[in-house]
Amino acid sequence: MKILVKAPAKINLSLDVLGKREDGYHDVKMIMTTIDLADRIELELLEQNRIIVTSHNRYVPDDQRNLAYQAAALLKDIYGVKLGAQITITKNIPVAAGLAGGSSDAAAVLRGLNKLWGLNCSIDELAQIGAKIGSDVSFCVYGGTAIATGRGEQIEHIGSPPPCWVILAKPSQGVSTATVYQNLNLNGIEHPNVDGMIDAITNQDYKQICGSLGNVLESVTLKFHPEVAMIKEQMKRFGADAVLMSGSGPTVFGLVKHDSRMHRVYNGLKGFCEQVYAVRMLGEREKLE
Ligand SMILES: C[C@](O)(CO)[C@H](O)COP(=O)(O)OP(=O)(O)OC[C@H]1O[C@@H](n2ccc(N)nc2=O)[C@H](O)[C@@H]1O
Ligand SMILES: Nc1ncnc2c1ncn2[C@@H]1O[C@H](COP(=O)(O)OP(=O)(O)OP(=O)(O)O)[C@@H](O)[C@H]1O
Repeated sequence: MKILVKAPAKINLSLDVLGKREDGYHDVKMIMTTIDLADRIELELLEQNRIIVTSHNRYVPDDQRNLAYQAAALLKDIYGVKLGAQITITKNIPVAAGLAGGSSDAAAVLRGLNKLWGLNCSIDELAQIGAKIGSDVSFCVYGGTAIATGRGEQIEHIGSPPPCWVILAKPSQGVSTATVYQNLNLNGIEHPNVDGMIDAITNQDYKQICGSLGNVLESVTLKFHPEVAMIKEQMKRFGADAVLMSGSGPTVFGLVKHDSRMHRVYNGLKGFCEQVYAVRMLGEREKLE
């Protein structure tokens, strides 16, 4: 038996860091939403008790280091599953990009194997299991649009933002999330207005969404990767309504309301950056469950 599961990327419309915790993580408050750029995961039931991962991508490990492998191993361990799975990942989300590609693969494996192995776990149970793999995995289990707090694993769903285009541009270098958090200096940084973003989404106010975008991690990544600041400038110049770096970076996204403007920003950026995408926000949760 085989099933296909979609693993969409996320962007952070707002990302604030409130403080450093005893366990080495940081307390965050962020608004996350899924976008229509997704990896495709094929899951095949194996009668033998083993997990095999294949991704055909030289930046992605095909062993225990793969977050999709870790998701399957954790489910097996918790529920004493004696069956196995062949996991084939078609990578479309850029790697180490701030788009939660690995986390979304892990989340998709949790949702898919729950069905394939007949575990009958609730989506909330899967999200709790996901948190053991990584801070972004819980959100990715649900998808949609949410406020994420704690170290990112506490999820409160909110309505979707009004429809618009999201143009993504990924500079060639990847970024390590751990290094970005390590280099964050919380003194004297400007905090984004996360509650303003929540109001803007609730009011379906596109202009207010554009005005409320903010990410404290830009203060670190832009310092070490000046090309990120350059791409932000280019995106604004080509006419994006608002621009921000997603997560720990280095991917920059721009919001655009109108189709004609979307083509202009997309084509303009193609001259500067190899990996450029124009996608829609997915917003709704139902599409994943
Ligand atoms: C930047 C974001 O992607 C925004 O959504 C997330 O905060 C990071 O989520 P993630 O990649 O799933 O992160 P994890 O795999 O849990 O952690 C990677 C490393 O990032 C740091 N980390 C992560 C999350 C957090 N709230 N505080 C942290 O300090 C820790 O050093 C950790 O060792
Ligand atoms: N399934 C996977 N897909 C991509 N990378 C993976 C996967 N499993 C493990 N990795 C490893 O994780 C690292 C980070 O990859 P990923 O694409 O998840 O980063 P990210 O988008 O910056 O994550 P986040 O936004 O959650 O911080 C990669 O360098 C890779 O070695």
